[in-house]
Formats: sequence, C-alpha cells, structure tokens
Amino acid sequence: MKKTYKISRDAGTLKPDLCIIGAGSAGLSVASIAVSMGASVVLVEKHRMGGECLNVGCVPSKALLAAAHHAHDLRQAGRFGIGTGEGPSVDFSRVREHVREVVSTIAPMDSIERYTAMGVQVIQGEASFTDAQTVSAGGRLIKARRFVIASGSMPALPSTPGLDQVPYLTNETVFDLAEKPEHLIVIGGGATGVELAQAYRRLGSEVTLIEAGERLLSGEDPEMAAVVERALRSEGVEVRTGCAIDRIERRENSPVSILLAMGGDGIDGTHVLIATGRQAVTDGLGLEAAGIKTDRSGIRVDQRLKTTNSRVYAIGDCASGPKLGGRFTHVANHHAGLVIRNALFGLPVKAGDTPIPRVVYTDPELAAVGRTEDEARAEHKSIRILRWSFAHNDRARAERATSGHVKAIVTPRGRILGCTIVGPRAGELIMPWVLAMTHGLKVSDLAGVVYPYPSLSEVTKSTAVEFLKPLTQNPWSRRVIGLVRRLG
Ligand SMILES: Cc1cc2nc3c(=O)[nH]c(=O)nc-3n(C[C@H](O)[C@H](O)[C@H](O)COP(=O)(O)OP(=O)(O)OC[C@H]3O[C@@H](n4cnc5c(N)ncnc54)[C@H](O)[C@@H]3O)c2cc1C
Ligand SMILES: NC(=O)c1ccc[n+]([C@@H]2O[C@H](COP(=O)([O-])OP(=O)(O)OC[C@H]3O[C@@H](n4cnc5c(N)ncnc54)[C@H](O)[C@@H]3O)[C@@H](O)[C@H]2O)c1
Repeated sequence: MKKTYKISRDAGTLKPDLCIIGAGSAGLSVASIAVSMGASVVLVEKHRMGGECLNVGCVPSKALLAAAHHAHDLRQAGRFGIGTGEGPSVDFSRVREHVREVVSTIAPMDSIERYTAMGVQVIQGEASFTDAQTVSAGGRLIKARRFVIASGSMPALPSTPGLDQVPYLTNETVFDLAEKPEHLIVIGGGATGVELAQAYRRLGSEVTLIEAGERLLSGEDPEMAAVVERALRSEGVEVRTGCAIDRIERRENSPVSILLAMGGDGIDGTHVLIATGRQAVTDGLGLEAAGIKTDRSGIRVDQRLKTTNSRVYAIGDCASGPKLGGRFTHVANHHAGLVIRNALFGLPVKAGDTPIPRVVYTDPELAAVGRTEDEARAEHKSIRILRWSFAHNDRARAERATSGHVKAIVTPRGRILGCTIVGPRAGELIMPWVLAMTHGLKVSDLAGVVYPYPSLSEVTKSTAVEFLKPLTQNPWSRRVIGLVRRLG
C-alpha cells in the first residue's frame, strides 16, 4: 500500500513523527502500530532486529524447553504403555539446530525488509541524544516530534569474586552450546534460572541451581512456587536455596567451582550460567544531554511512560517506575499501545491500570495474575481463597498430569483480586482470570459459563463454583426446595 506521508528532511536531518530507539519487542510494536496509523517513523537498532525475546530470550528458551519436554515425555512413555527402550538419546548439536531454526522462522517477521516495506525508515547504528530534541544515529540527525526509548535490558552480573576468572554463560551465550554441559551450575532461581535448569536437566545434564534467597521464584505465591521447586527436585535438579556465594574459582579437575559463604567443599561443575537478574541498557544513549533521569532500575518514567524529558517516552525492559508490569514481552507490547495513544492521539493513559499475567514455562507451568495471597491480605480485611486441584480434573487424569492446583483470591462479594495456577498448561488457563479481572467480572461469572468436557479449562469452573458452595448450604435453599416440592 502506498504511504501518504513523507519524512521531512532539512539538510539531511530527519523529522519524523516518532523516532524509536531499539527494535526489540517494545520498539517493533510501536513502529508497526504507528506506521499503520499513518505516522512517519524512524527506527534505530544497533544490534539484532527482534532484540532479546527473539534472539536470546523467550523464543530460544521456549524452543529449548520444547526439546527438553519431548525428552522427558519419552522417559515417561512407559506409564502409557509405550516402550522406548533405553530412553531418549539427545544430540545437542541437533537441539541447537532446532532452536536456531525456530528463531530463524520467526526472524522475518522482525526483519529490516519487513519493516521497510511497511514504511518504517530503519537505521542500523547506535542512537544517542545530542540534545533534548535531537538523536544522532548511523550518521544521521533525527529531530522527531516524539522519541521512544526501547533499549531493553542485559544480564546483571553479580560482583562475586572470581567470576571474571572463569568462563561463564548468560542468556546471551547459553543457546550457542553445541555439546551437553556435563554439570551445569545455574546461579539465580528466577524465571530464567528455573526454566533453563529444568531444560538442561531433562536434556541429560547434571544441574545444580543456586539461589541466594530462601526460595525459588520469590515474586510468586510461596505455596505455588514450592510445587515447581518440588518438580525440579524430583527430576534430579539439585536445588540449593539460601546460599550466599563466597567466590568462584577454576580448579584442576573442574572448570568452575562455587565456594559458598557457609563453607564446605564447594560445588564443582563444567559450566556456570548466570541468571541473577537484569539491568536496563542506558549506556551510550546520551541521556544526560537530553535531561533524562535514571534510577537503579532503569529510565525513570511516569504513569504515561514519559521520561523526565516530556518529548521522550521509555518503554519495555529499560523503563523504571511503579506498576509497569514487569520485564515481559507482553508488557513491552502493552506499553507500545499506551505510547501510541498518548504520543499520536494525545489521549490520557495510565500504566498499571491493566492486570498483567506472568507465566513461568516450567513443567508444571506457573501462571499468575493480580495479587498473591500475602499481597491481598495486606490490602483487604477479609478475603476468600478458592482452590481446585488438577487431581480432580478428568483430562489431567487422562494425561497423567495431575500435579498442581488453582488458587484464586476473591473478596467476600466475589471480586477477583488474583489467581495463581500451577499445573499443566497454566499459561493458557490463566486467561479467563485475566479477562475477568480486566473487565471487572466476578468469580460467579466464571462459574456461570459452560466449559467443554473433558478439558483442563474445567478447573476454572470448579474453582469458581467453590465460591458458590456456601450459598448452596444456605438453609433458605432447602426451604425453597421444600416449598416447591409441596406445590407438586
Ligand atoms: C532467557 C529469557 C527468557 C525470557 N522468556 C520470556 C517469556 O517467555 N515471556 C516473556 O514475556 N518474556 C520473556 N523474557 C523477557 C523478554 O525477553 C523481555 O521482556 C523483552 O524482550 C523486552 O523487550 P524490549 O523491547 O524492552 O527490549 P529488547 O528486546 O532487549 O530490545 C532492545 C533493543 O534495543 C537495542 N538498543 C539498545 N540501545 C540502543 C541504542 N543506543 N541504539 C540503538 N539500539 C539500541 C538493542 O540492541 C535491542 O535490540 C525472557 C527473558 C530472558 C532473558
Ligand atoms: N517466562 C517468562 O516470562 C520469563 C522467563 C525468563 C525471564 N523472564 C523475565 O526476565 C527478567 C529476568 O529474570 P531472571 O530470572 O533472569 O531474573 P530475576 O531477577 O527474576 O531473578 C534472579 C534471581 O537471582 C537471585 N540472585 C541474585 N544474585 C544472586 C547471587 N549472587 N547468588 C544466587 N542467587 C542470586 C535473586 O535472588 C533472584 O531470585 C524477569 O523480569 C523475568 O520476568 C521472563
């Protein structure tokens, strides 16, 4: 389709409606929506189109997990009467090929060619503010009506003594492994650490997972995260929580050895993966020249996602502010929509207004939206907890995947405050709860919908019906039944 706008040029200076820095999930979303609405857009990327999610984050990690789950299923096949002899044989270089193929089948969606064809002007190079209204990139100056910084995040390395003396992996390098790590030590028990620990264990590595805090997945409901932790342990992942690392060193027979502050012999491994969190990418952006302030978590934004320079927004992983929703691709995409509304149409927006789901793609998966039990108790005098176990779901029984349960938190009047699901396909099953919370539906609304039998989705109904049970025990209902009986 022919575009009706032109990027105005003034002695080589580009003057688009929007200049976006970073072509990861956040930047690409803003670019594609803005250009489809008729805005002129310049998009600057210094490294790979698609950013972290496509190249070194969500996509390769889920592809690796898919391979690992297949290996696991083969080991479990005997329970279904299927013989697999010696169990799976894992060819790591072919697993890496599979991961690369998945990335490369999605890559064209994020490519320079596709965005250029849409009408976006893509500049390859590092973008840097030269003053409050100008960015320099790829030898061009850009004076946009509005700027969007979507520069993402990178691994935050711990200051552990000795780390710089050993070869270590991060999410930026781990997917390049072509050989099985005989003993992988994963440092950090957040989503990255637990997903990759399970993936490598299922692919046949010995895995030790070291977490400084008292438990894995510290942001999630403790009893639900414990189900994931138990699953990891039962598969043979050595989980060490509450462990402060004193130093890392290379020993004669071990490329990496972790020495704990509590003493002991140390943990010897062949590889170490650092999964200790993220830090926003802010270096090289020239933020000071543009009057843009940062804090420890990233580029400071208000609820409209505006930085301390009102022409400039920051979104996705690089942004820092209350209630932004966490570092997820779907949050980056959601921020993109908010910026479009505010920057192009002048409409009021407020980040934090929308319930944001989060999913850890282990087996069992853990998915959550809204408050955990502790958070709800801190805010509300009275709450009700509704539970339903996958052990009571016929489809889960048929598939022999009965570990886990749904835990919903509601007010006494049935307003949904939060829900966490740990169990098979929890990431899909969380959606009715997200929909209900987004549109202010009550838990009784979820009970009043017909669900197909036998489906996992029936756990939603079963959980919601728990809310109605006390009503059915009300003496009034017995009286009404008695009255109707007497009427014939
Ligand atoms: C192992 C792992 C698994 C994950 N799995 C999931 C998942 O399953 N689901 C989920 O929702 N999230 C997941 N995430 C998080 C998700 O990857 C991020 O939240 C998401 O990629 C953030 O997108 P973004 O656009 O903000 O940043 P990025 O994708 O990091 O993009 C930023 C881009 O900006 C570019 N850039 C930076 N500075 C400049 C500059 N000065 N000039 C030009 N370009 C610049 C960078 O090169 C980069 O391409 C995962 C993360 C990891 C590490
Ligand atoms: N499925 C998903 O959506 C998914 C998957 C992976 C990552 N992500 C996102 O990426 C972001 C980063 O996740 P992450 O897991 O890398 O980081 P994280 O910050 O969520 O977890 C890091 C963990 O490392 C621990 N830690 C820090 N320093 C340590 C040390 N020296 N020794 C031992 N433990 C230490 C912390 O206590 C914490 O539990 C998160 O926002 C997450 O939401 C999402």
